[in-house]
Amino acid sequence: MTEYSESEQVIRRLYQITNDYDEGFDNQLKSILKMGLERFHLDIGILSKIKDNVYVIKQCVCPDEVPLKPGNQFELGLTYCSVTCNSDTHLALEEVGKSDVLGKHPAYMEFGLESYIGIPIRFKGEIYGTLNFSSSAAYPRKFKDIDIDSLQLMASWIEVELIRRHQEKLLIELNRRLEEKASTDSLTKIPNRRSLYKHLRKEVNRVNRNHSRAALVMIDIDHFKKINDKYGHQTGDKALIAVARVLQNALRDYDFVGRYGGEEFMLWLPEVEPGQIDNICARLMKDIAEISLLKEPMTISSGICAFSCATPYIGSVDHMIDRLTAKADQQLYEAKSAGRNCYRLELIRAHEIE
Ligand SMILES: Nc1nc2c(ncn2[C@@H]2O[C@H](COP(=O)(O)OP(=O)(O)OP(=O)(O)O)[C@@H](O)[C@H]2O)c(=O)[nH]1
Repeated sequence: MTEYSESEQVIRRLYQITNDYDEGFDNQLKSILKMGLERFHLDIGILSKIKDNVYVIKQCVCPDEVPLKPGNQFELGLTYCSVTCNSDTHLALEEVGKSDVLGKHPAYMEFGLESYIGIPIRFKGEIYGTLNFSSSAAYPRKFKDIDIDSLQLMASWIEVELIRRHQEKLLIELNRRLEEKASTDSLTKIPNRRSLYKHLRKEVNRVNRNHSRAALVMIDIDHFKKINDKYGHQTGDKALIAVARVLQNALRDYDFVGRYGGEEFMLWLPEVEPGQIDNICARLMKDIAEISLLKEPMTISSGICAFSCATPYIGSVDHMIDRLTAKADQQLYEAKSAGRNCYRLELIRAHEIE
């Protein structure tokens, strides 16, 4: 086979492997290592990661009787890769035993590796590890230019893929952080209104389908404007943070609390019996009164709409949430009108929602 058609073959094979994203990085790597072993007529193919003079096998392909697997670690000095990394370019050795310099190398003394071809892999400007192929048998011919070219092409793909995967991870993390930011109230760090409604849509649907019950609670800090006026806006902020913390700590795992806006909070209490609501409200009022931020105790007023879906509601979930919110809001208004520091409750049956 001519050198030209050999290089064509290498490129075509590499293209097939690297284009097959569905295989996943690990399987693509294994295919590349297998391709290298066939190309170089060697036994052991390894992608290594090197850190602090420790050589870790990231991926390898070798005969069954060779006990190497991903995760195995060696002292870097025991491998030819220490030479590869130091020389900063590829290293190709056909018959190490005959070499004056490397014939005494620990990789030869320890493992009897007669032939080796390897190249450094770089990641973000630093040595990541090596791509290397070796065998305990002497190599019967000289490595050719096409061998070195193939090795370089394989290494280039691995380098690009490492960066691509790294950037993909960064992007996923960035998206997660953006999503978290978009659903968290920046002051109190509890879910914001957007997140509340997202949760409600899922939960109201679930409760309705399960013929269960729940309660929606609107909580408003009393005379909050006076707190701001008397202690300043910063203390007002601290009060909001303290109330949010109390609400979060007071609730059961499956309850949900969010900041509805301003000095208003909303609670979602699934599967709650009407009899339990008095206890919950009394406990919240007590815990909030015990916040020791201001000279006087803080008080809250609450409006509650508790509903049963024994006969489910058949309209849209958005409409159901609107009606539940409006009813809780009406009860909050009643509590404020009754002098504040109290709660008002309306019990309804879901299927009667107009
Ligand atoms: N410090 C602070 N104040 C806020 C924030 N959001 C809203 N407020 C203030 O909360 C106050 C709410 O006042 P009002 O709606 O009159 O209600 P209130 O004084 O609590 O009176 P009642 O609800 O009738 O008991 C306003 O002065 C807003 O400026 C915030 O994030 N931080």
